Amino acid sequence: MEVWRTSRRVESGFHDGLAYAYDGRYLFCSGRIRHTADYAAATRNAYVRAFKLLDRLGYPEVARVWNIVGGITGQVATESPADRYGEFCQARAQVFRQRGLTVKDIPAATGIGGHDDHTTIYFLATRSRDIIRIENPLQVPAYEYPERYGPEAPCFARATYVAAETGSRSGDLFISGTASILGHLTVHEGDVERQTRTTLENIAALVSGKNLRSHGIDAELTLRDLDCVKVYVKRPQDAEIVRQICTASLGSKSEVGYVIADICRDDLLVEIEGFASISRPDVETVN
Ligand SMILES: C=C(O[C@@H]1C=C(C(=O)O)C=C[C@H]1O)C(=O)O
Repeated sequence: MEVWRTSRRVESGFHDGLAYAYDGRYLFCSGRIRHTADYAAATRNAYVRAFKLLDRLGYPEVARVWNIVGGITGQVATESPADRYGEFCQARAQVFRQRGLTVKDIPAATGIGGHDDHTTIYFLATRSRDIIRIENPLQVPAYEYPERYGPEAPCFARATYVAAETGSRSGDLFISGTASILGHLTVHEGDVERQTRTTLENIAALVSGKNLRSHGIDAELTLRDLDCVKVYVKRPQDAEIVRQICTASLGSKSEVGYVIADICRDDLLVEIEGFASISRPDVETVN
């Protein structure tokens, strides 16, 4: 379950099969897609309903999405060559295109295995128009993955930064689910320790001062600044070693949750996502 807390006043409700809550800055909404015969249509339908809700409530910019997909690497239909994740990516891309979203507008995301016959979606949207999409210097943008990974590339940014207010230098950084992928290739197949280290190195490169500055964000972070971290581990027997490696790299005060889940590619054993709050003085002091 995704849980996001706020100190602001919250309004909540249900609309068109979606649950939502908003606080004036962010809107959080969630819905479940049953795995019926036409999975792609059901996915498109849920995404369209979510976008309509965002528009209706006045939070049109999607910053972060989680997609928890039951049987993510399983086959959907015998006649379809794509696995469920492939079908999911196709449906999502179609809805994004219909909405006119380009690669400059896509959210940070996680697309991970679930434990039942549903896909659960969570959207975190904002009123702020001040969102920066961030890519990883060590990875090909997911939306440019070659076709061998599926009929339609996954539409997500490696991270998004939402400025606290227009013009403010502080804000929230949402880091997408990240795995042991360099370029577009899975590396260290079968080796969970090296996959975990590569995943952490990928995130470190993503949040490094050099990368953030190249996206126009004057901040510098390390793995120790991450919070609300989720570590998805495919095989229960790997959880302990993954936990040891993560504990050594992440901050001692960071909240870290470990989840057993399938990852979107069969050869990935671990995936990590996180969040960081960036606070910088809005006015420079001049002596
Ligand atoms: C692990 C990767 O992709 C995963 C799938 C995502 C999606 O399709 O929304 C987003 C991030 C990851 O959870 C990757 O491509 O690096």
